[in-house]
Formats: sequence, structure tokens, C-alpha cells
Amino acid sequence: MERTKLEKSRIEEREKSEEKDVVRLKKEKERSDAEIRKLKQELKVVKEAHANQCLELEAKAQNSTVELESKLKDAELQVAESTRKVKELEKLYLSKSQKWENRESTYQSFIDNQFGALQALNATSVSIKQEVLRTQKKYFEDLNYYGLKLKGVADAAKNYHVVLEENRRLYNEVQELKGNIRVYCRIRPFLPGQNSGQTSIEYIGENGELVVANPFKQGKDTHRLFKFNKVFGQAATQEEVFLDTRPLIRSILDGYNVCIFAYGQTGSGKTYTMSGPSITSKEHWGVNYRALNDLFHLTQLRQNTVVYEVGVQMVEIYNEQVRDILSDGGSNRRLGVWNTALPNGLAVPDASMHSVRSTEDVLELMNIGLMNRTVGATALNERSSRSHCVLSVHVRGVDVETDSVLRGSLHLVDLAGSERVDRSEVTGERLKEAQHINKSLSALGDVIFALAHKNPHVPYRNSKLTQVLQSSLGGQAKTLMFVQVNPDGDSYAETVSTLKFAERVSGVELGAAKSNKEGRDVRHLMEQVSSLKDVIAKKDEELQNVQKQKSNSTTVPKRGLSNLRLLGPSSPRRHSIGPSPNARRGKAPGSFGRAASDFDNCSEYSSKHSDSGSPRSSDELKHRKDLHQLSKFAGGSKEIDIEDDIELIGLGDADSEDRLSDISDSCLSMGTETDGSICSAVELTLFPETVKPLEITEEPEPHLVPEKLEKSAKMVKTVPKDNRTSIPSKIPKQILKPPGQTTRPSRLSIATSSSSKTLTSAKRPTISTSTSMKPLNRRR
Ligand SMILES: Nc1ncnc2c1ncn2[C@@H]1O[C@H](COP(=O)(O)OP(=O)(O)OP(=O)(O)O)[C@@H](O)[C@H]1O
Repeated sequence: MERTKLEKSRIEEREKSEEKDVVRLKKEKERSDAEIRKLKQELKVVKEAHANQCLELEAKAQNSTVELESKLKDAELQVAESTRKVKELEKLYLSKSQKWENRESTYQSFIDNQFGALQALNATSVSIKQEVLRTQKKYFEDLNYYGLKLKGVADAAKNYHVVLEENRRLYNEVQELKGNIRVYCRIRPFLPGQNSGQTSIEYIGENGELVVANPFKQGKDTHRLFKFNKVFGQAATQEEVFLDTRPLIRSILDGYNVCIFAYGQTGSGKTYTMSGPSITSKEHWGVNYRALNDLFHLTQLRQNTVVYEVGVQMVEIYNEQVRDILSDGGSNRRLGVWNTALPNGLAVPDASMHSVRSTEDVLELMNIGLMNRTVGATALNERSSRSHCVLSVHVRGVDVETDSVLRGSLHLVDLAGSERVDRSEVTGERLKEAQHINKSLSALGDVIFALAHKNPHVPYRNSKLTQVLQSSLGGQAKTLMFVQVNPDGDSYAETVSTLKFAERVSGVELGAAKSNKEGRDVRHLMEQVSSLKDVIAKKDEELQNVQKQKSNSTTVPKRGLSNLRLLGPSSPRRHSIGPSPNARRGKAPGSFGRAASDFDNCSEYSSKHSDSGSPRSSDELKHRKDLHQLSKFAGGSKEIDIEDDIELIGLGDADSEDRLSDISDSCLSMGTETDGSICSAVELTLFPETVKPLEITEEPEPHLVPEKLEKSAKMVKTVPKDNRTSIPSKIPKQILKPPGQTTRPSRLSIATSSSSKTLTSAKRPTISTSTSMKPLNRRR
């Protein structure tokens, strides 16, 4: 029961739960029904939406179908097109591939060839490599070899300049030995206002080459090459020009004669080179101031070994007249020119000689000279020199140790410029001057031409200029010419003719220059000769005495023979240089004393032996006899005196005719020949104190003797007797003439005498004469 009850309770409970379940289920069913309704509703909506969608989709599908169909058609078309293209491409491909194949085969064959070539190249390169190695080896060997050689060459190159210098020196020496006239060319710069674009100067070489060309003509033919010792360009300074000239100038102090002259067209810079534009600035000084400045400087340096004295002359040649431009007021006096080649170059002995001791003295003198010089304005040069100006510097040096004397002279010549009168537009007086200038320059050209061609006759006498320059052009001087060039194209013709002239000048060989040095040895020898002659004379005298005692029957013409004895060719005293032994012993004071004592001896001799039959050598007697005959023929003793004079003044030479001098305003100037004459002249005028006193018994005729020479003669009288002083190398012997005998003032008049003509055939050296000696030969 219980169990039933329990069962029953359980069943009841189950029923209750089932009922609950039924209620729950019912609720659930209702909820589900609601849900189903809702879902149905939703389904209906969805169905409707789906239907709509389907419709839409159908429509879309239809559209898409249409679209796709059209696209398909397009695609088909495209496919067709593509297929066509593919076919075309295939075709192209085929042809291209065909081409490529061809190319490939070509390249292949090319590559094969190249490969073959490469192999060949390889082989070659190997051999070349070997060759290179071999060459390299050789190259290094050669390099070593050339290195060694190069070292030698480098060593030689080091010496190259030395050798070059040496060569230049040797060349100059050769030139010097040949005595070629040196030619330096100087080109003037363009002046303000000139057109520098039209220059005739094309090229200036280092070694003196100069090429000029006509700027107004084209073509090679217009170019001309000239070669000189040196060419100074437009930029060359006065200092540079002088430095190249200095060695030449310095040689004056070693006893050489030097001549420097400037040649060129008017306005080309001759005065600029020789004097400079102004003396106020040292930088502008020309060659002449610098030369003298340098000479003084050198003389100072050498004063312990050589004592120098310097004298200056300055003359101008104006319209064929030589004028002293340093004399006070005397510049209008015409001066004579020594008309022969003189070793010491004193060409115008009558020109005043001024002793100078410093550059200041020189500046002062040259200022005076340049102020006195004739200048004028032409169309080509505002201050054109209308004359040739010659500045002569005479130097005498005495060696302190040896007493030897040297003499040098320097001529600085500023020529007047050549000019084409049509260009210089001159008239009247200027035209006359220009004609004289051109004439004298053309005479200079003729002289140069004759010298260059070594003609036997050189026409020095055709102008005063060539006479003055004779010793420098034809003597033993060192000569330098500055050829001045105007670079202006308009002056091309003048430039070429100037340069041609200069080229000719540079071809002139003067022979080696000689130094005017009297060595001690020469002096000693001369002294010995002199003393030997004294001994012989004494012996002669003794013999004559013996003869006289033996025989009183023969009479010898007194004056004639005595003088002939004195002056005969055998007499060495005529040429004696330096004091005689007697003079040194104090017997006679110097050479003039010597001359006087000779004369005394001679007079004594002649009086002692006037009536004796002299037993001298037959030659001498014959000579005397000849001369005696001549004297008789010429008119007795008077004529013999003329002969004496002839001999004394050096007219005894056969060639004396050639040496005829000019007549100056004041007196004649002598033709003469040897160095001594000039030296004497220079010494008597410039260095009078060196000359020994001479007893002059009579004053020379004043109208015949230049004022300066009178002074010299007076100075000679008053010089103290000092046996050590040097003596002019050539001193004429004094001869007494019977009172009332006429004087032969001019060598011209003497030369025309018959006796002189006969004597000139002797052709032997004659006693030189100089201005200083003129008083001695002129007696009343
Ligand atoms: N090297 C130079 N440098 C500067 N100026 C110069 C030079 N050479 C010449 N001159 C000038 O040229 C002009 C002419 O020169 P200079 O008078 O020296 O000529 P010249 O040849 O002597 O003439 P002339 O024959 O007519 O006397 C002057 O004014 C001068 O100053």
C-alpha cells in the first residue's frame, strides 16, 4: 500500500510535473505558433523580396546576357583580330628569326674570324711581349749608356756657357786682330706723335741680327737682313749702350787709340747716344760723358801704378771748315787738319787742348762745346746738329815703376745727320749746310768703300771729315760705329741705305790696333844707341883733329856739312826717344838740351873741321859730296839750310807730297808721319812740364805761330831742369842760320823748292814735326 501510495504520490507528482510540462509545452507551443506566424510572415516577405529579386536578377541576367553576347561578339572579333595579328607576328617572327639566324651565322663566322685573329694576336702579343722584354732590356742598357753619355753632355753643357763666352772672346780677338770696325746698331724709340704702328723694324736678334721691312709693301722681298756686332732695341738704356762700349774705351788707358762715331739719318738719335738729351741727369748721360767719367774713375784706381794726365779738344766741322768750339772767341778761326794717318790721332793740332782732372771739368767743357756747336731746326729734328762734332780725349800715362810712357786717344764723333733735303724741307743756309753734310758723308762712304775693297788709294782728302777721321779709319786705332736707326716706316729708304753703309763699314779691316807704349827696354836701347853715336862722334872729332893737323889744304863748306852731318840719315839722334845719356849724366838737360848740345857739338865740329879733308868712310864722304853738290845746285849754303829745314820738319820723305797739309787761318799745319810728332805735340801742349828745357835763341814769327804754340815754346823755356823727366820722343834739332837768311814758314813753300824735291827721294823716316816744334824751325 504504502508502496502503492508512494507509487500513487509519485504518479501524482509525475502527473503534476506532466501537467506543468503540458502547460509549459502549451506555452511553448503558443510561442512557437507565434514564432511560426512571424516566420511565415517573414517568409512571405522574404518570398516577395526573393520574387522581386528574382525578377530583378532575371532582368539583370537578360541584360547581362545581351551585354555578354555583344562582348562575346567583340571578343570574337578581337580573337579574330588577334589571330590575324598572331599570324602576322608569326610571319614576322619567322622572317626575323630567319634574319637573326643569318646574323647569328654572320656573327658566328665573325666571332670565329675574330677568335682566329685573337689567337693570332695572342701569338703576336706573346712574341711582341718577348720583343718588348728584349727591347726593354736593351732600352735599360741604352738608358744606362745614354745616362753615362748624358752625364758627359751635362758636364759639357755646364761648360757650354764658359766655352761660348770663350768663343765670343776669341771671335772678338780675331776681329780685333783683323781690326774690323765694330758696328753697333741702335734703334731709336718712336717719339711722341709718331705712328708706332708703321715700324720698319721686324726682328732684332740676340747676336746682332736685324731684319727691317717696308711696312707699306707686302711680300717677302721687302724684308732685309743685316748683321752687326750688336743691335740695341728701342728699350735699350744709355747705361746698357755704354756697358758694351766700355772695354773699348778703357783700352785708351793701355795706350790704344779709339774712335767712336755715330752715323745715321737726321733725327735718328746720334746726339742722344753720344751726348744724351741732357747732362743734368746722370741716367741720361751719353757715351762721351760716361766714357770720361769712367776714365777718371779708372785713373783714380790705378793712380798707385800709373799717373795719368788727360786733355780734351773739341772741334766741329761746319760747312767744310774745322772750328775749335772750346776756344774763347776763337771758334770762327778755321783750323788746319793734319792730313795723314797719325798713330796718336791728333788730327787738329791747332785746336785748343784743355787739361781736365775730373768729370766736372769735362762737363763744364762739353757744355761750352755743345753750346758753341751749330744746331738748327729742320722738319725732321727740332735741334738738328748742322755740323760734325769731334771730341778728342788725349791720355798720357807714366808708369810709376818703370817710367814707361803710354799715350792713348779717344775720338768721340757725333756726325751731322744725312738727310733728304726734300724731306727735311730746308732752304737757304740750311740747304747749304745739308749739302755740305751730305757731301762729307758721301766722302766718308767713298773712304769706307775704298778701305773695304783694300783699294791702294783711299780718298781721305775729299772732305774735312775724312781727313779728321783718317787716323781712326785707316790707322791702328780701335774703331766703333754706332749706326742709328729711326724705326718710322716713312724712313724705310733712309734706314736701308744707312744699314747698307753700316754693313760696309763692318767689313773694313784696319789691322790690329797698336798700343802707344814706350817700354823701358826701348828707351834703354835708344839711349845706348845715342851714347854709341856720341862715342863715334868723339872719335870722328879726334880723327878730324889729327887730319887737320896733317893737312890744312882742303876746305869743307862750313855750315852745310856740319848741318848735314848732324842731319844725315845716319844720325840716330833724329829718332832718339828719351833723355840721352849725357842728359842723364847732367851734361845736357833732356832732349831739347840734347838737341842744343848736339847743335853745339856740331857747330864746334864744323868750325873745327871746316877746312879739313876728313878721312871718314867713303860712303859718308860721298853722301856729303852729293849733298854739297845739291846745295851748290840749289844756291849755296842758304839752300842747304832749306834742306835742313826740310829734313827737320820731315819733308824728306818721298811720300811727303801725299801728306800735304791744309793751311789753317793762323799758320800752316804740318804733314808728318810718325808717332813721336804727335806725342810731342800733345806733350808740349797738354803736358808741357814733362818736356826738357830748350834754349831757344829766337822767338818765332808771331803771325806764323799759333798762340798756343807760342805758349808751349815759352813753357819749354821755363821748365825746370830735371833729368828724370821724360822727353818727347821726336825733337827737332836746332840749327843756326846766318843772319838775314829768309825763313821758310810753310812746308808748302819748302816742298816746292828744287832741293827738297831731290831730297824727298830718300824715302826714309824723317824727324817728325808738330805744332810745338814750329817755333823751333822758324828763324829770322
Ligand atoms: N734712345 C732714345 N730714347 C729716347 N729719345 C731719343 C732716343 N734717341 C733719340 N731720341 C730723341 O730723338 C730726337 C732726335 O735725336 P737726336 O737729336 O739725338 O738725333 P740726331 O741723329 O743727332 O739728329 P741730327 O743729325 O739732326 O742732329 C731727340 O728729341 C732725342 O731726344
